Amino acid sequence: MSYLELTNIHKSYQIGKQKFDVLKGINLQFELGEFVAIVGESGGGKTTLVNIISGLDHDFAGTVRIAGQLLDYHHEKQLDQYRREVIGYISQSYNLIAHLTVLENVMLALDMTKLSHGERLRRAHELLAQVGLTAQIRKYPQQLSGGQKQRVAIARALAGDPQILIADEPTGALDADNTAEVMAMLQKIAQDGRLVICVTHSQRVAHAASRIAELNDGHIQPQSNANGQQQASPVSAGAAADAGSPKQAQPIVRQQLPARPLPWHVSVMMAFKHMRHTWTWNTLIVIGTAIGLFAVMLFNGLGTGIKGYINHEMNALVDPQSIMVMHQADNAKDQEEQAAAVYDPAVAGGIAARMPVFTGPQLTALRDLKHVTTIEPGISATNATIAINQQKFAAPELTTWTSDESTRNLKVGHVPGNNQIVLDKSSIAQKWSATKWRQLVGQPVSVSYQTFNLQGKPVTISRTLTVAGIVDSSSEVGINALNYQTMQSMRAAAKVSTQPTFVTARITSRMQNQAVVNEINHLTIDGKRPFAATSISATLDSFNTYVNIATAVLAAIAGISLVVSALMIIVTMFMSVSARMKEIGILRSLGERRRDIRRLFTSEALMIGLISATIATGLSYVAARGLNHMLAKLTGGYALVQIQFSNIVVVFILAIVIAWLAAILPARRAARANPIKALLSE
Ligand SMILES: Nc1ncnc2c1ncn2[C@@H]1O[C@H](COP(=O)(O)OP(=O)(O)OP(=O)(O)O)[C@@H](O)[C@H]1O
Repeated sequence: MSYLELTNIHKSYQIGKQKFDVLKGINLQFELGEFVAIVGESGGGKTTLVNIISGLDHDFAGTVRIAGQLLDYHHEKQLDQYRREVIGYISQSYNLIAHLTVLENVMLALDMTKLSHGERLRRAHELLAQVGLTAQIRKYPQQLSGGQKQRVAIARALAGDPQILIADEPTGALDADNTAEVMAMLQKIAQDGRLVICVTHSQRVAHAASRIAELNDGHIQPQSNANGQQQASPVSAGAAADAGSPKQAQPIVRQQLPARPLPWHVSVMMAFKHMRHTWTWNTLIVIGTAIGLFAVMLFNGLGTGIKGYINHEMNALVDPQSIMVMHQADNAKDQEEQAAAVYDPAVAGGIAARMPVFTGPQLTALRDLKHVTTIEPGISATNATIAINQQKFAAPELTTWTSDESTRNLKVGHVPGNNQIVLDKSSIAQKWSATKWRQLVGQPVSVSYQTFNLQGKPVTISRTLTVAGIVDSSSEVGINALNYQTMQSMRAAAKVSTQPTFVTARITSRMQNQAVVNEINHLTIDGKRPFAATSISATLDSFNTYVNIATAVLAAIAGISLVVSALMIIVTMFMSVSARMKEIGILRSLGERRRDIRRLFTSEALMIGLISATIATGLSYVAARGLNHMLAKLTGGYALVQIQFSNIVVVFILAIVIAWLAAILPARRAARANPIKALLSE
């Protein structure tokens, strides 16, 4: 049993409908320690044969046995392992990876061994020292001479301590001196107990071999030793194969390095090195992707900020911890009028007196509700007249001041005490005097309005009150307010009902707002639902919904640019795969699996995604700061763009998903590339 046995190898190429037979039944046997030169006419099938031996080509008929074991060429994992552990491969075109240094090229093969990092590094240095390249280890391949490149290739081929070294025209591109050096190295490698198979056209190289196999017209010619003498038949053609035994080189038991598949982090590092090598190209893609991600992040941040701002403003105007409760109208006509009043309080003057009032038991029912801490009664009237000196002003709404009313709106003065009033800034005070309106505080004003008394007769209620303050309310009709006691006492004097027309219920927490509103609206007393409460949180909810929709629409528009980014990554990846075909072939010949190749390209795309997301985050922060600074005057210092941690997480996930999706097809193409064709590409 020979170490390597080829039996009845047939190989043909199909071109169109025509079949070309290249290898027509090759039987060859090799031993460890041999240096076999394969010579023959150009196009005779030498490269085809060594591609089969090196496990790059699996599309042939016949068998290959290694140490007596049949090699299953259709078992991809086994073939990868065979290339990784048994084969070292060098070629005329050196097959070095351009973006890796001399040392990194050698380390690449060592990364598929189980040696520790230190041991791998030491071995790489040793191998490079053996081929005389200690001074060149930091150089890139394009900085080396042809002879130096071939020596790097030899060092790399030996890195995994392979049993078989295949050299396809190793000296084809070298001058006589370099040829002699390389041959000496190959001889030494064979003497060390490896099988060296060398394809050559050079007689000089062939004579350096211990045995020559001549391949012509798809057949091995009767063999000769290196000195041209006929040999028994260690290398034979067709059926004659078994006629004799090969020159029995002493099988040398050699210690093999324990091998392993390429760890994922090595692929990732390699992807990183490639990115660094082609940074100009990648920078453009990164910028394009980052802009798309930045837009998504900024719009989301803006949405969050606007929602926050609306909530903040609304909460400043209306306390979400208090709920305004109105009384439902008792009959259809009143209901109609009350409905109209909601839309235009200015026309509701006539119905004020008929507004249903809260009875004692109803107030108790409200006070007893869960989560309600206190209730505060209020009375409102419409179409009042406020006379300042001789000047009369219309006050569409005259109401009682409730304790939850924000004092923030008080531009001057304080909340009204007994027989005091706060006046609306724009509809009364500034109309009185655009410049001196603040001076109204402390002045007497005459307040009057018409309503119906308990007998249903129209009466006029009036009193002179002192201005306690000026309020700038958000209400379009303006608010003029007095305290509850004053309102009651004015009405009592005119024999008008002093019962509340609205109630403000204070609740334990703003979180309960919606629940308590629902409860009040569904409260049934004497078979009726007397109350109508409106929830600030419901209003906020609908505002927030609008903002959410607007944000989603803007983010979706920004998302379209992400589709463009994804397409850019796909195109770049495809171009990268095409440009790196040779590299793919080299990596496969070194024993990398398809999945290692796929991972290499996927990692590169993911890196583009991650770098883009990082840049987008930085850009968004800068833009947010700038915008917030610019808008600070408008918003009173409130940050309108709020980029939250969740926005960043979403953008990173988005970037990873886009990059990963964009990498699927190109990475697949790379992984499926035919290693032989890949090696031939430039
Ligand atoms: N992929 C292919 N498709 C079709 N024909 C091919 C292919 N690869 C090689 N051949 C043909 O197979 C024959 C053997 O090619 P091969 O490269 O093995 O020859 P060779 O002996 O190494 O030649 P040379 O010494 O010129 O390098 C040639 O006729 C070549 O044209």
